[in-house]
Amino acid sequence: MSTTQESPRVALVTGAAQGIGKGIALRLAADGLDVAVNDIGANGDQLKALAEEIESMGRRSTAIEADVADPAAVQTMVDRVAADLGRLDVAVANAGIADVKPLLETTPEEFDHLMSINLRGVYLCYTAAAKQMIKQGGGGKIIGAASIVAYRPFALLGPYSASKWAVRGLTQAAAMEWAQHNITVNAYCPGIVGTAMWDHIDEELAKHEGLRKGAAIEKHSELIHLGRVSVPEDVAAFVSYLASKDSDYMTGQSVMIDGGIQFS
Ligand SMILES: NC(=O)C1=CN([C@@H]2O[C@H](COP(=O)(O)OP(=O)(O)OC[C@H]3O[C@@H](n4cnc5c(N)ncnc54)[C@H](O)[C@@H]3O)[C@@H](O)[C@H]2O)C=CC1
Ligand SMILES: CC(=O)C(C)=O
Repeated sequence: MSTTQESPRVALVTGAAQGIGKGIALRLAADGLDVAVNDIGANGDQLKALAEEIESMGRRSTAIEADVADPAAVQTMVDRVAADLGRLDVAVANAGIADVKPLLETTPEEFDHLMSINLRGVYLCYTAAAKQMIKQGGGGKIIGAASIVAYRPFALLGPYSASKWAVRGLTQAAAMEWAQHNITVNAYCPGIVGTAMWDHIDEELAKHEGLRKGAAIEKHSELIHLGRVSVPEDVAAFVSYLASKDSDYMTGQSVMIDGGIQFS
């Protein structure tokens, strides 16, 4: 009797050169998926090193430099995943940036730039991934980066909070439209994760609030009931579930994974 071995599922993670995206890419590889990783060209060396690390785990990988705010680049990225790894089963729209500024000092250009990555970038990745999944058949898992600020904004992170709130809405709409294709769409809402993004937020909040470096993250961390700042692996463990069959009956949800800061 001959046995046929199923080929591994294929994931794409954007903004994967560091932080939460890197943690997600490594977790999905450990789960047995082949993983394409994306980031901007400036992080190309880190991205290639990550792809090599994934390959050293016995999985296939491909490193794709692309700006998620650019529609043509996102389409080319998804086409490359399909060409290099054969298909796309799990898309994680993780790339994002944070600006710390009072609303009254934020320029329209700064607002648009942040939205072009945090909201339009997620929309472009969601739709390009969905088109590929529909074309190949068999459903899929689309996953986006929201935040606890999608439920309760942080002052001085107004446009950032609005972008994450909008990701929550987009995730619900996409879930409704693509359920007929057996594609689930969910988002993760981290709290305070000790990455380069929070180094930046801490530094900028310190300037605005007259605090020493490190004091802002300490102050916000007092809100965490589980008593410690999050690490990327906390978020990656939840994304692993969203990417797995175990979450097949869940769609349109944006779920807090924040150590107990915010309750919906
Ligand atoms: N760190 C935290 O506490 C939280 C983070 N998040 C979200 O999680 C996601 C990941 O955050 P972190 O790992 O902390 O941030 P990070 O700043 O450490 O990493 C973000 C990555 O995205 C990449 N990126 C930025 N713009 C891009 C673009 N246009 N195209 C492709 N890649 C781009 C960056 O180069 C970087 O490698 C973001 O969407 C963030 O908003 C949400 C809640 C809390
Ligand atoms: C960066 C971010 O989303 C928070 C809530 O800290």
